[in-house]
Amino acid sequence: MQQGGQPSSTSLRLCAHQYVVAAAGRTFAGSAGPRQPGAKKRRAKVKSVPTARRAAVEQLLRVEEGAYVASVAGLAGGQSASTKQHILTDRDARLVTELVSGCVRWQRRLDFVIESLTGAPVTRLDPPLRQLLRLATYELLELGVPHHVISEHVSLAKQLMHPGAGAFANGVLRNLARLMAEDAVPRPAHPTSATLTLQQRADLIGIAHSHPSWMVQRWLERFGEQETLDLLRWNNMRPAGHGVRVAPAVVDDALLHRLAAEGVTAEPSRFLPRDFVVVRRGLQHLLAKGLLAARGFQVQDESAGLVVELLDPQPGDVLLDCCAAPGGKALYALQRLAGQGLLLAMDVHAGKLRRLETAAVEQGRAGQLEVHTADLRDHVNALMAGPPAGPGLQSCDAFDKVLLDVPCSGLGVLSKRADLRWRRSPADLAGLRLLQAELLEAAAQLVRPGGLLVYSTCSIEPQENEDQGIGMEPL
Ligand SMILES: C[S@@+](CC[C@H](N)C(=O)[O-])C[C@H]1O[C@@H](n2cnc3c(N)ncnc32)[C@H](O)[C@@H]1O
Repeated sequence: MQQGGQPSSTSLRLCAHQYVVAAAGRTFAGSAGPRQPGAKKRRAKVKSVPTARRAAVEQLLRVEEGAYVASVAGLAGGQSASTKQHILTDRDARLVTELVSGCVRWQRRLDFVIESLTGAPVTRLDPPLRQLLRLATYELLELGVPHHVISEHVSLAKQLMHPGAGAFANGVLRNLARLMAEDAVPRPAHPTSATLTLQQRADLIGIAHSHPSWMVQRWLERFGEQETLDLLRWNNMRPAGHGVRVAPAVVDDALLHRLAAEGVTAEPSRFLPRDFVVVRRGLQHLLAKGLLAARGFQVQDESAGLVVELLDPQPGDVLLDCCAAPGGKALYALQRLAGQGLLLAMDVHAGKLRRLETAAVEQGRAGQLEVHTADLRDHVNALMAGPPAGPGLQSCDAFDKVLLDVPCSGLGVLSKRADLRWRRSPADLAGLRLLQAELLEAAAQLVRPGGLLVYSTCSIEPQENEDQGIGMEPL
């Protein structure tokens, strides 16, 4: 790699941080009830009955309106407004998370079943009825709830909407129960016929495994059918646990016993056994009681920790985290500096950088942190044009180690982010690829000769990973 016209031995570590936490398998659920043309859109009116099922429908409606599953399911920290409103028990909160994640993950397949039963697109249903039918289909088909529970779904449809919606839900769900008993639930055709085009195979597999066709087609071309099916099944598994970084505490028997006494099942991380635990059970409880924040612990995937492990911060290092917000990796890197050295955290997002600053103060790490709100590309351009007028980088080639954790498609973490598959499009990939290339070019200017640049994504797409490193010297 050339830096400022000088040949350099800068090392590049490419790292797609996904596939670290193993997960347990599962399958799916569904909905229907065509809205009459011209009928007024009704919105769910919340009355009484603070059940997990009702909370799940409300949260599914929020996801439909654009909220992230992680935020409505409470995994982003604390219970969501809706679950707080209903004062759900920890057990119910866990159930809501399971129901919401499952319905979103299996949405395409659920909709296929519902549309087969109703003969109409789910988009013609009022949103509360659509989400209720998805939920009920998920519970019946995937979770295997007994068929008498259908009467509870029907009551909920009446409460949320009107008696007609209840009658409609009853008809659809009783029909589904009958087909289940006859082992005749509608399924997409098997994609074996040699006459099928790639697009047609992608459609059938996409319905059966509930992924967008464009993603399936992309992977069929790259991996072939068997590996693609393995990948889709992996994406449909629920995470078997959640990583929690406990550093600067150390994972030892005493810590595990303290967690167990609070009803939390956790074990040391396979990959970072000193600093991370994997919580199998009880995360909602820790979040709801504020116990993580109180101890300086943070929900953080082990794979994110491994990126910092690759960066290998040593006391005295001068580090740059180019895309630092919201700051999970920066906080871990600060801990590894152990009070000696400096980390400059840059990001375009000022608000999210402030959260990092606050957390660093709370954890007693503020002395090693500088933050700088900037577009990395503009900043490097300005730096190349002349000496900096304000805070931030003082020169090119200034940093021992640079972390570039770029914005990416997230296609390597679909099992952990149930809604992401429906949010992404091929156009996103093209735009991200260009942005990543520009950021990589800029970040490379800032590493001292002989220093280290770690580039990381949560994607498995070569365009976002190894193809970006062309022309750089791999480790
Ligand atoms: C994957 S996230 C980084 C996550 C972060 N490293 C962490 O561990 O919490 C990507 C970040 O890149 C930032 N970003 C996007 N474009 C940027 C740019 N041109 N310059 C600097 N930061 C940028 C986004 O605001 C976002 O916070």
